Amino acid sequence: MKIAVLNAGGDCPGLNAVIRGVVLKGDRIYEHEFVGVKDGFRGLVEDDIVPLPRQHVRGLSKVGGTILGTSRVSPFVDGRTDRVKEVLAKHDIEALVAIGGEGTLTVARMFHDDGINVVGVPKTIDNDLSATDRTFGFDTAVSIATESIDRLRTTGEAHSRCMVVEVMGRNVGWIALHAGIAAGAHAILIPEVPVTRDQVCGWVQHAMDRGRAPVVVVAEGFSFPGEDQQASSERTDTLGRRRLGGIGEQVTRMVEERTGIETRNTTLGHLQRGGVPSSFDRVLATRFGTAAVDSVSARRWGTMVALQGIDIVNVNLHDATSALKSVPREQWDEAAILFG
Ligand SMILES: Nc1ncnc2c1ncn2[C@@H]1O[C@H](COP(=O)(O)OP(=O)(O)OP(=O)(O)O)[C@@H](O)[C@H]1O
Ligand SMILES: O=P(O)(O)OC[C@H]1O[C@](O)(CO)[C@@H](O)[C@@H]1O
Ligand SMILES: [Mg+2]
Repeated sequence: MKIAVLNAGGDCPGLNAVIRGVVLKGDRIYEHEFVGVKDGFRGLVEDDIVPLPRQHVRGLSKVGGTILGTSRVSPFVDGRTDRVKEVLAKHDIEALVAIGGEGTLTVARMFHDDGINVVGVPKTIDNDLSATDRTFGFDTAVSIATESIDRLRTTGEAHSRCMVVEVMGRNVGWIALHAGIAAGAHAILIPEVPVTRDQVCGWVQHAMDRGRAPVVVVAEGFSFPGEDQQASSERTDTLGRRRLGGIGEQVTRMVEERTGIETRNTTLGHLQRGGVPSSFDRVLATRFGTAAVDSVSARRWGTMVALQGIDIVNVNLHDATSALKSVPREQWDEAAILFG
């Protein structure tokens, strides 16, 4: 079978390990032929398809980024999939492995509904996909954020400052919660849980009074109760969505004004997506890749590979894209016992 591999949306540590897993198992066990789609759906619309023999994926499981490139270009021309079908047919491509977050997988579901043979693989540092216990990339992002917070703590302690750290995660607080717990933050602010300015300043002051340099971790999607919009730049991504970010600076100013404690903000940004994947993500991504090629070979169209417990399973793409996985209140409550 001739199979195209595509990744779309933001890049994510582990993408190359998935691609390697798909191609190596597909070549060795099933003797499939592979091609790569360049830069997400752009390659499908603009007919930018490249050969993907096993020699091209050697040694890739530890390499960050993606050898295919990625983008947020839409696959729909005049709202239709005709162009995609035309390009797939031109190259005799029978199936598509689509690696992506909720956006890419929503498109994969629409492709499936439209008769295109597709299997999905869940990717995102945000860990916000409901049908899988973990997405690859999340563990790496949490490790980078944790190490960064550890480093910020020592400089904070040297100067008796409060350190605020803004992390990614879009509309959910998974990265903030996990990195915050791991690094022993004195407050963790996430979009799912309303927290007032008074609470934040209370935790900061309490930590300071105990002789600690307060550390506040804030997810980019957090906003204080009553604020109608998340902090974002005026600039938008290619889908026209406002780019989140800026809440760390707002929290920093607020803490300094209200408590008088000298405070600094650090926004970790794309550092959280760069560089080598953690060993956990290499393993998960490799398992997802090899399972995805099994799904293609079994013609389980319209499904996505997922991690449930320690098992890789297949779930329906409709179920996988129906709701975002947000942080349950109880998990934040567990962490909040130790704030301040
Ligand atoms: N609801 C939608 N309808 C049609 N196309 C969509 C939709 N959502 C996303 N897309 C397309 O899917 C692609 C990827 O979407 P998006 O940028 O949201 O990334 P993602 O796959 O969710 O990954 P991540 O959010 O982790 O970066 C884009 O090319 C975009 O054009
Ligand atoms: O790379 P971009 O387009 O700036 O997107 C940033 C967004 O992508 C993610 O890194 C992954 O979805 C989010 O955490 C973040 O809000
Ligand atoms: Mg998305």
